[in-house]
Formats: sequence, structure tokens, C-alpha cells
Amino acid sequence: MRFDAILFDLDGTLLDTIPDLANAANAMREELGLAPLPQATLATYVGKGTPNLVQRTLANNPAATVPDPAQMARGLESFGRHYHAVNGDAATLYPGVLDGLAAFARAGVKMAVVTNKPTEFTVPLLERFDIASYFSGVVCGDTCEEKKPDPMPMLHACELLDVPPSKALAIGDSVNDALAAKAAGITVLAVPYGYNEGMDVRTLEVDDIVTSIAQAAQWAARQ
Ligand SMILES: O=C(O)COP(=O)(O)O
Ligand SMILES: [Mg+2]
Repeated sequence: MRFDAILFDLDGTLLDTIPDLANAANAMREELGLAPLPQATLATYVGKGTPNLVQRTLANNPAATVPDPAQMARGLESFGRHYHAVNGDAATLYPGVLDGLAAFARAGVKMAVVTNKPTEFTVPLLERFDIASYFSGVVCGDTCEEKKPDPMPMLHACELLDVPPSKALAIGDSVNDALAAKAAGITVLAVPYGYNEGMDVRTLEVDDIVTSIAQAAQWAARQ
């Protein structure tokens, strides 16, 4: 295969984390005196990191502007506390993830996670699902100055793995992964089962759409 590194998105690509995220988001809303929102609505608010999810969830608006600083501080503290309490309880690995990771490992490529999720929630999830040892780099939403869709986290992962962007393949579920990878000069695949902020993945500018991580490994082997 012509790739030396694979960069995986986490939420909506490796793990279906929405049940726990929605539980924590609604626990936060309840604590702040707000009515719960449907999980399907909350799924469209995931993708640009935790502070953005808290903003969108408090406003129940995908284009949320920053709420008043006191409410934002309460929301962040409350969401973080509730998410730590449930993180991973109802999350599941998507079908084909374990087979795909094993296939990439057999192919001898280096692997990293590039997620907008903060480090404090990411590392426990990778350990709980027993996939941490596959990754020689973990770039989270608070690792770099910018998050996806900025290319900085993708480029940082390439540096960590010592692989040029032209030899890397990113796999994600959302517009944030597609834009970040393209801006970094990285080939990118999309999976259709994630969140993508409520949009159809066929609208994304990606190199291809694959149905699973296992299929991504087969796609990469053909390049
Ligand atoms: O935390 C988010 O908003 C999304 O995380 P992801 O980058 O792993 O999809
Ligand atoms: Mg994602």
C-alpha cells in the first residue's frame, strides 16, 4: 500500500459515542433548568469539540453564538462531570473497526487518532475499548491550538508519526475531517454511519466513501 500512516477520527468513526454524549448533554440541560433534547438532535451538534457541543446544546441551535460566560462556565463544568460519569457506558465500537485496525496493523502502517474530543475523555475510551495500543499518536481537541477543520491536528499527527502528509490516509465521518485532511494535503475517506453534523456524507469532498474501517483497509491495500 502506498500509505505509511492512517489517521482515525474517533466519534462517529471508531466509536458510536452518541448515547453517552446525549445523556451527559441532557443531564447538563436539566441541571441548568432546560428541557431535554432528542438524541438525534444532539448528534447533529457533535463534531467541533466539547465547548462547541456545550454551546450548541445550551442554545439548541447548531449556529450557537457564545452564551453568557457564567452559563457557559456552568455548562462546561456540568457536562464534563456528567460525561466523565458515563463515558463509555453505552458507547460501542462500530462493526468492522477491530478487523480493520488488525488489517492495518498487519500491513505495518503507523496509526494515530485525530479527534476533536478533549484528551481527558479520549484516553479513557481508547483504554476501555482495548484499542489504545494500536495508536502511536493521539491528537485530541485540546492538543493543538486549532481543532479540525483546521489542518493543524492532522499535520501534528503526521509529525508525531514521522510520516509526510502525502503518505498519510485520514478516515473520518464529518466535514471537519474532510476539510482538515484536504487542507493538510492528506488523502481522506469518509464512513457513512457517523454524525457529520446531520449532513449526508455524499456532500463531502473526500477521495472515497467506505462502509467500514475493514473496508477502508481493503481500499488502502489497493492503492
Ligand atoms: O468531539 C467532537 O466534537 C467530535 O470528535 P471527533 O473529532 O472524534 O469526531
Ligand atoms: Mg467524528
